Amino acid sequence: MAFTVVDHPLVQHKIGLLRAADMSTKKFRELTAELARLLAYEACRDFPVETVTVEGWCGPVEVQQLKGKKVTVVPILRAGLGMLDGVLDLMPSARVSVVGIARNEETLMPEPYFEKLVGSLEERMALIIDPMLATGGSLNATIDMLKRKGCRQIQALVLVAAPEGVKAVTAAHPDVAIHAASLDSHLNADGYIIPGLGDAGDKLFGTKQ
Ligand SMILES: O=P(O)(O)OC[C@H]1O[C@H](OP(=O)(O)OP(=O)(O)O)[C@H](O)[C@@H]1O
Ligand SMILES: O=c1cc[nH]c(=O)[nH]1
Ligand SMILES: [Mg+2]
Repeated sequence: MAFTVVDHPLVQHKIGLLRAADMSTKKFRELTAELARLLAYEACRDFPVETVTVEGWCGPVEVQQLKGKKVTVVPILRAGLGMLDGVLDLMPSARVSVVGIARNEETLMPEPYFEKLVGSLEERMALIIDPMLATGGSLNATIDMLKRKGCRQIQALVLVAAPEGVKAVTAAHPDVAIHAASLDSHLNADGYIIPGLGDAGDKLFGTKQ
């Protein structure tokens, strides 16, 4: 599996817009949802399909149908919630497993505080959503959590990734595919992605000081 930047003009245009510092909470939420929808579209590319025959206007016609892929979408609280509606637009029947992880601001270590996963994870593909992949601690902790419960097919959608985080996650979990809108330059001394978006959770929830 691999780390992929979704190099689609719409994705690249929208992630560029999202970087503007003077953006309203409303606009930041809208763009995040739109980007999540586009990344989810990309993540479904390899979903299995089968050919079935339906009765068309001029007789039977062979069509392709999705072959019953079971998905659970996994938003990492808080910021992952900003991507949830966009993903569910494409997968309205998907179950949602919510994971709460706060990054300790001093140590940058992930501190899990909530876990409500759906059942039968061994039968489902998990689609983890979080706008920011910085050190990779939060994503790795979420993947560990899902694997402990038997989940074997996992993908992640992020808006912005830092090289440090990509390295940490692909080293720990080479089987997990990550789709990103951008691979940025580096982390600063406080663990923020440069150029990044700033604090995505604060921007989505309007808690920026
Ligand atoms: O790759 P990492 O170094 O773990 O950093 C990324 C994590 O940090 C942010 O969440 P934060 O802990 O700030 O929580 P929030 O969503 O409540 O703002 C972000 O949404 C990721 O979950
Ligand atoms: O740049 C970053 C890093 C972690 N969390 C964010 O919201 N932004
Ligand atoms: Mg935050």
